[in-house]
Amino acid sequence: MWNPNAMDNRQMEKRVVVGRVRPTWARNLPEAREDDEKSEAEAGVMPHSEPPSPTEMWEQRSKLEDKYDVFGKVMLLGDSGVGKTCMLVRFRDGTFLAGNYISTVGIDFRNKVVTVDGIKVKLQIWDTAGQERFRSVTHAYYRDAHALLLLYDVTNKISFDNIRAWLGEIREYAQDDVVIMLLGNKSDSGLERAVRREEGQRLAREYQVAFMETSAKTGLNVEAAFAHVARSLVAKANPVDPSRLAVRAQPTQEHRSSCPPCS
Ligand SMILES: Nc1nc2c(ncn2[C@@H]2O[C@H](COP(=O)(O)OP(=O)(O)OP(=O)(O)O)[C@@H](O)[C@H]2O)c(=O)[nH]1
Repeated sequence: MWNPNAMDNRQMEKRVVVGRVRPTWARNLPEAREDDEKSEAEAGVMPHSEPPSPTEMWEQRSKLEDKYDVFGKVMLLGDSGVGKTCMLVRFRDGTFLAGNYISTVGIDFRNKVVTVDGIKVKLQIWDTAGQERFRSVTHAYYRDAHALLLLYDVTNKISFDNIRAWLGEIREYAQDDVVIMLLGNKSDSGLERAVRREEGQRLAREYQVAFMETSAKTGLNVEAAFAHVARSLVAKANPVDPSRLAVRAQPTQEHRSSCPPCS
């Protein structure tokens, strides 16, 4: 348990900078659910000395402790209240956090290993605060992200309209090759819906990112979204040999004759 009196001023300041306050969903869960693997260094508290960074330390240690083939850092982004925390809790624990909504403070993460196509992918999933006042904190984490799940709430048109601004921030702060997926969450909401599925699809096509509608409440497409991200990370880690692509790009005569007319 954190004892603020045992820390010097510098440490306290850093905790504030990274918003090291237990997030909503961790507060709502029994202590027993706390991720055993987690240490303060892993949760975004900067060390006093320079490298290795917390992320590097975490990667090194967890590679020794458990086996996985590919590692990916995934960030959940989107306006406050779109369901980022609920998405993570649904994926990690298979439950839905109904009831009082308490906004996330700062940033925190949880780990989960998924197996896609026989390959074990360790996802380190960062839940960020959607509130504007935490933006400068979360921007600092974009650069290390391998994948971003960008959420809007299908019952909240403003959260959808803000997606373009989020994509602008991503372009500014994240790596150029980051995997991006757009998610229209709360698709269970029926009559309250304010954004049609086609609008989400169209926006995703415009920005050339993958798209799904999800529900953290029912679990719809939650596993599928993370599996898509995991698959994309595997593909990035194992780029296809260009020489093989060149061979594939030369179809045989039989293939050509059976190919339907292209429009
Ligand atoms: N009906 C429905 N409600 C949801 C769903 N996902 C989340 N909610 C509700 O939406 C509210 C906000 O959910 P959170 O997961 O805390 O939202 P957040 O994006 O993490 O919000 P911030 O922490 O402020 O950034 C809560 O009351 C949830 O119960 C969903 O899929 N369907």
